[in-house]
Amino acid sequence: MEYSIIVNPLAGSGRAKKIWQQLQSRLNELNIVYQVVETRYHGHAVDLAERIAHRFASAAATHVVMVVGGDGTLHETLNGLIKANSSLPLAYIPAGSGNDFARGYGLSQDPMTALQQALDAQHPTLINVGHYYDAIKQEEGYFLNNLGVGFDAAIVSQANASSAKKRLNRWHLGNLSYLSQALGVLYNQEPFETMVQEKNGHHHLFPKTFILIASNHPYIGGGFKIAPDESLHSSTLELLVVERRNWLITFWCLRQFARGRLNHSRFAKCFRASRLHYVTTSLEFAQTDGEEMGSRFMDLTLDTCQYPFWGTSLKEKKFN
Ligand SMILES: Nc1ncnc2c1ncn2[C@@H]1O[C@H](COP(=O)(O)OP(=O)(O)OP(=O)(O)O)[C@@H](O)[C@H]1O
Repeated sequence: MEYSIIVNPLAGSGRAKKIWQQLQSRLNELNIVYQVVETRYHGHAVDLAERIAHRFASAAATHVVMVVGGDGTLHETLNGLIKANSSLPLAYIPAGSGNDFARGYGLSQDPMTALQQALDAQHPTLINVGHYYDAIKQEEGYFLNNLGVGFDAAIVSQANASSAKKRLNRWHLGNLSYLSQALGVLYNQEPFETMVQEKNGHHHLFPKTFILIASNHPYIGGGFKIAPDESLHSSTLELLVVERRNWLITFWCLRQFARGRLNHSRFAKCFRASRLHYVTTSLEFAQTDGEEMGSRFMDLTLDTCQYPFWGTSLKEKKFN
């Protein structure tokens, strides 16, 4: 196998740069054939992946696109590959701060072990990725982890905008800024109205939505289990809706979230389906795989499609 490697040197508050140096030594030791390119700006991995897809279009059996970075770089690379109609398998070495996809798939958090998992693979494993279409912006895209509107997205947006994050990043403490932003968002965020339409035509109205997250596998926010029953190997997505009631219930919900039990709480409503349709009626922040989608109204239809992944899984159950 040959590898095209996309490295985001800034991922994990700069940790990825050092991780890449270690990986590079190992690849050289093993005489693995690879070419590497570093991302230089936000969104660059989309363009790089598209270019790689076109260059190696006829080499899907012998060429792998490997990402060294966080969930955001992986997200961009996947979207670039799909945009280019590629079927080049995707491999991933977690070097970000959250690394939720690695947890969902069963990749080690240790980059050298994750590299070995990629090198050990004998064939691609088909995973399900989420696909969204927003009828308001007439925009579509793909996600590996989740798509959130409201609480989680406001945290991502505010943490990215805050100068505290940049300062904390210098000390490799970027995650602390998420915590402080979470408290701010909790205090300031107004509830919003959501309408979920089920396949059978049933409508559910949630006038005071607070959390609205569609998940493709269990993890969010660096290891919190938000959708414990979801899997990258099932064609379903799970939409979790939590309404804001009083402070006591809100803190109870956050406690259940931290314990991975929110989806079983009586204060949460879960929809699990291969196709989801929901609408929000006010301007709300949205995020997908931790990447900001901006503040917007949304009329979302979600489903899944398959993409080949390259790497053995630490999870016992083998799917392919
Ligand atoms: N050279 C660069 N300069 C500025 N931003 C960049 C650069 N390269 C990549 N990015 C952006 O950095 C953002 C964060 O990357 P990524 O998600 O991979 O790391 P992370 O946030 O540390 O990890 P995680 O998402 O797992 O917490 C992405 O939006 C990506 O587009």
